[in-house]
Amino acid sequence: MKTALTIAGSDSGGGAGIQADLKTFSALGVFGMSAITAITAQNTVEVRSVQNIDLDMISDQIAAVFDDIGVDAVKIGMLGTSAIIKTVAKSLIKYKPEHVVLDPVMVSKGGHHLLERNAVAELNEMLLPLSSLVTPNIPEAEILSSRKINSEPDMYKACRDIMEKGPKAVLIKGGHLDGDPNDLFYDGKQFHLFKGERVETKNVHGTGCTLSSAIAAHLAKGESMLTAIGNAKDYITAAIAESLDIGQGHGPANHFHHFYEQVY
Ligand SMILES: Nc1ncnc2c1ncn2[C@@H]1O[C@H](COP(=O)(O)OP(=O)(O)OP(=O)(O)O)[C@@H](O)[C@H]1O
Ligand SMILES: Cc1ncc(COP(=O)(O)O)c(N)n1
Repeated sequence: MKTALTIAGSDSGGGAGIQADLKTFSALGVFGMSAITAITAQNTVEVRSVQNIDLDMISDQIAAVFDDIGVDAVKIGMLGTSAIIKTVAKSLIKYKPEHVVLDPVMVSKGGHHLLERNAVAELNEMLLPLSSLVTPNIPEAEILSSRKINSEPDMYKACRDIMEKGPKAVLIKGGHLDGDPNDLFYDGKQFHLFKGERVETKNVHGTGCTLSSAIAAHLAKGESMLTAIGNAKDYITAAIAESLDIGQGHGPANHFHHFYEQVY
C-alpha cells in the first residue's frame, strides 16, 4: 500500500490540519501517517489556543515513520515557528522524500496567525528549495512574492517570483479572488490553469489542507504532478460542493459524502 506522511498541526475541530489530511489520505486509499507540530484548540469559529510541540518530539515522529514504514509522499502544513521550520528542513534533508507538497499555512480562516510573522524568511530560504510543489493561497502568495495580487494576470507574475525561491513547482490557489476559483500552476517551463466553479457556501474550513493532501496522495500513487493536481482539484471541488453545515462558523469539507449520504 502507498503511504503518505503529513507534518502539520492538529485541529481539535477536525476540519483542517492533521485531521483533514488523514481523512483525505484515507478517502483516496493511501495509508496516512502524521508528525504533529502543534496542537490547536480550534472549532469552526476560532482558534482558542496553540501549543507547539517540542522540536525533538517533532523530529522523532518523522524519524520513526521513515526508519520503519517508509513514505511515498510528504505533505507539510502548519509550522508555527522558525525553529520548527529548521527542524523539519533538517529531517527532509536527511530522509530525502521524493515528493514534498508544502502548504505554507500562515493565517487561519478566522484570522489567527498560525506562523510567527518573522518566520517567513526561514520558510523561503529553508523549505521552498526542498519542495516539489508549494501551494499558497492569494494572501500567502502575496507574502512569498512580495507582490499585490488582485487579478489572474498578477497570479502569473507571482508564480514567476515564487519559483525563484527554489521549489520545483508552484500552485497559487485562486479561492480568495472574486469569480471562479481557478488555481495557477507553474514549474519554470509551463503554466497550467486549473479551472474551478465557485460553490456558494461558507463551509470552506480546511480546503487548502485538503487540496495539498489530495495532491500528496495522488503523487504517492505514482501520478505525474499535473495529473495529481487535476485529480486533487476534482476531489476538493466535490468535498466543498457536499461540505458539512456543522458548527456556527466555517464548516468543513466533506471527505466521505457517498458514505454520509447513506447515514443521514
Ligand atoms: N467556494 C469555492 N468553491 C469551489 N472551490 C473553491 C471554493 N473556495 C476555494 N476553492 C478551491 O479550494 C482550494 C483551496 O483554496 P483556498 O484558496 O480556499 O485555500 P486556502 O485559503 O489555503 O484554504 P484554507 O486556508 O481554508 O485551508 C482551491 O483549489 C480553490 O480553488
Ligand atoms: C492546525 C491548522 N492547520 C491549518 C489551518 C488552516 O486552515 P483554515 O485556513 O481553513 O483555517 C488551520 N486552521 N489549523
